[in-house]
Amino acid sequence: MPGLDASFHPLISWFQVNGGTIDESCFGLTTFPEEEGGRGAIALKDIPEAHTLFSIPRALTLSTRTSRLPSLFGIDRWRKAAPDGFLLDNGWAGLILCMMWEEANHGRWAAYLASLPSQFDTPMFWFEEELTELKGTSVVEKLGKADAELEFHTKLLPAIESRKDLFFPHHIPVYYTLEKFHIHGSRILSRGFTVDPPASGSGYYQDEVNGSSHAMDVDELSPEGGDDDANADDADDDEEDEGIVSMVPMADMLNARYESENAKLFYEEDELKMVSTKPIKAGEQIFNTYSDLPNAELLRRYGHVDLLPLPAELGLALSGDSRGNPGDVVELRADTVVDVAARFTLRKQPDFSSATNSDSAVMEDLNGRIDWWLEMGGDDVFVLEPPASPLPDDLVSLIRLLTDDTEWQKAQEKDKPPKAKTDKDTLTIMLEVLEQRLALYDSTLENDEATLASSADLPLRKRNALVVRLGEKRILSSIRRKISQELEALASTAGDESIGGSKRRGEGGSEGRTKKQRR
Ligand SMILES: C[S@@+](CC[C@H](N)C(=O)[O-])C[C@H]1O[C@@H](n2cnc3c(N)ncnc32)[C@H](O)[C@@H]1O
Repeated sequence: MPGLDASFHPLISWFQVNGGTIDESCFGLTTFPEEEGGRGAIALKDIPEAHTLFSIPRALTLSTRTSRLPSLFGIDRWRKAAPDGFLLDNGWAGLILCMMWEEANHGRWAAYLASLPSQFDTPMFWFEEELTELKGTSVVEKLGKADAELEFHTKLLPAIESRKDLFFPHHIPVYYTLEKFHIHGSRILSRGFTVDPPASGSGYYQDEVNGSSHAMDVDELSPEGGDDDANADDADDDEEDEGIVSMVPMADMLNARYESENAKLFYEEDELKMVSTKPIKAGEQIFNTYSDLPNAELLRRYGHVDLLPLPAELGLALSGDSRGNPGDVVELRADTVVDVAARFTLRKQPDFSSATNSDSAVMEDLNGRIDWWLEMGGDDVFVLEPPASPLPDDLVSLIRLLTDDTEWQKAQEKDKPPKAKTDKDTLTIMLEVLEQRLALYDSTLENDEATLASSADLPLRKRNALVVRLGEKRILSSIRRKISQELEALASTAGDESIGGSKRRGEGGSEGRTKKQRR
């Protein structure tokens, strides 16, 4: 069993002095090997299910509702848009400013903030050269670094400069820098929770006069109301859930691993409780998992990847090191499908070899179809799962819409996209789409497998990027193999134009996942 570590004492005593309780007979903090999460929580003895490991007063969570900063700043100016205010209730900017201010002023959360990491392995902090390792994945385009920096310059700095009495000029180069902004932002991204606010809004912000942080003991949630799936994601989620993105001391010491969750955060009226959700044996790590995300998302948000044995049922063609993340998926942009559809359409034209003028006419036609698709609420990104799952219905439907003139006509007449039915053409196009998607990576599946197998001491970031790429390529290659087999079967069944005569594989089963592109 990893030993308990004295370096956690300041955090634990701060937590207890401020009203947090810990069952120290069964819950401890320790340091696991890096690949198991580094610092984390351990069971000190066998723990039964439904046991409270620790509890946190709501007032000890750190948010724009518990920090005194918004009321000192003036709620109106905090909330209102320019020119009357700084829109700090929108997104994470307000919480980041509270964290900066609390740290600068050695406020109530100083010991907690001092215990948080200041260095991250999330791609937000990678050098350009390291980021090239992620080429082909959707991680880089989702980093949002430029948008975050714009927010710092246009929102936070003007707010800071407007109140020299709150943000002392000599503090600015130390606590209110762009670097600190990214550090606090990454702390929120990797450790924040979205906590439902108390029912009563009034008196909720900290009062300048009473300064008491117990003004928020008014939550009306039932004990079952907790949902730690709401780990902070982004500003939009905050608005939709009406939850408050909050830092939750001690709860954020728990690591995560695919399908390993054994503890969960429950919200009660005046406190949050971390409760075991299954029996945990002495010496086992206590996990609180963020909804079993694919490695690309784990890396983007938390800076780590899961590397576990992959079950045969996923239908992945594995060779070499057969570990990965069973929750992996691949994002496919609709523009890849449009490119392939254009080539397919041009090839079908009788005078294809001399059809240079046809390109623009074909693209114009396809652009009209894709505009119609988007107007009908169609997605522009599809999520491909391992081949045991069907292709996303929407993707098959879009391929037919783009490449079959009869289906395009019918779709417009009925105001409805085509049915998700595969035939020789859709499968052939899908094969080409997969080739094009695979070509976005700089290395092949075989190269990546060889690198992972031969270099035990790869630098962490390089190895994590490789694991993300490899997981995606395995899915793409396995779907490609499966479709090739289906096409071969089709070729040997002369005259049969559709697989199974009607619907595609996975008929009646779960739909593939699709989503809007997040930029
Ligand atoms: C909620 S915090 C957990 C506490 C954290 N280990 C610490 O030292 O403060 C989440 C962070 O822990 C790390 N982590 C969590 N689960 C992990 C895992 N399975 N493998 C590697 N790192 C993990 C990642 O750095 C992630 O951003």
